Amino acid sequence: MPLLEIKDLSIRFGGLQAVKNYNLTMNPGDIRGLIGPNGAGKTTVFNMMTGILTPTEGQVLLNNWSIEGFQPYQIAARGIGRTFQNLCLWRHMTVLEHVKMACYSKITYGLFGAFFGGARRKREETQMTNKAMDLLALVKLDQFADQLVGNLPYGAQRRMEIARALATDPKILLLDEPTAGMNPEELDQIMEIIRLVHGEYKMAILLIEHRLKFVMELCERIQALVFGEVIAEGEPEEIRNHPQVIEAYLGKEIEY
Ligand SMILES: Nc1ncnc2c1ncn2[C@@H]1O[C@H](COP(=O)(O)OP(=O)(O)OP(=O)(O)O)[C@@H](O)[C@H]1O
Repeated sequence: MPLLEIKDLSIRFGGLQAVKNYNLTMNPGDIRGLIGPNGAGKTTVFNMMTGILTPTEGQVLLNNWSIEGFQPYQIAARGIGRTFQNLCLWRHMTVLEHVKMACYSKITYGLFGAFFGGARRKREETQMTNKAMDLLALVKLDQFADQLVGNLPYGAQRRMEIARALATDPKILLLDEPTAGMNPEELDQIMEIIRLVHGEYKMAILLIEHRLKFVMELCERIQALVFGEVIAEGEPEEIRNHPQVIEAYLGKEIEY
């Protein structure tokens, strides 16, 4: 049984067919890329996979469990974690608080325990702090744990978002343009972190990315989406030389 199976996923917004018959199968440890020009439907695919949008047709199965009818937080708790293209951060919280907050989806002590829980609550709080600090170390932000999120440079905020997504213990991690707005130094850092997450956690990762060099270096297989439809799928080399992909990127040689 695959970890993730997406079957003929489609969505319409009024007269616009934003995604049509999208299919994907992933197994634990796979690292895949989804590319395509602006407005191709990439984020819409992520939004359907995480319960933010309801598909017009099709199915998303996680370990054979259909996400249909479930809320985004329930889908996240079952194992689909994500980051967003535009950062969704609480700028006045500290870095550690941010990541810990995502860990709370895993607590077992409940509301009564929060007030009267004593030893169990304390134990779980310590575990959560340790877990959040480990994740911050992974994304090289442990030394900034007590800083306000709003004071971090942009690249660091994006790395923190990855730590936050990992705090829910996802089985598959969806990264929506993790390199957006980054300078070359930050790019190297985020590449290393994604490699680490993939290598160390054996995490399945699906990556939306505009920077083709980045996605081609990282991913084993890539899908190219144009006007909501997959026009090419294969290993980076096949995608790089695919005539329709080249054409979709302004009809020019693809810039790497
Ligand atoms: N909630 C919505 N309601 C109406 N139209 C939408 C909605 N979400 C997305 N769209 C439209 O669907 C199309 C696909 O958008 P989407 O954001 O998925 O593209 P994308 O490939 O992620 O683009 P980009 O790289 O620019 O982020 C666009 O034409 C967009 O305007």
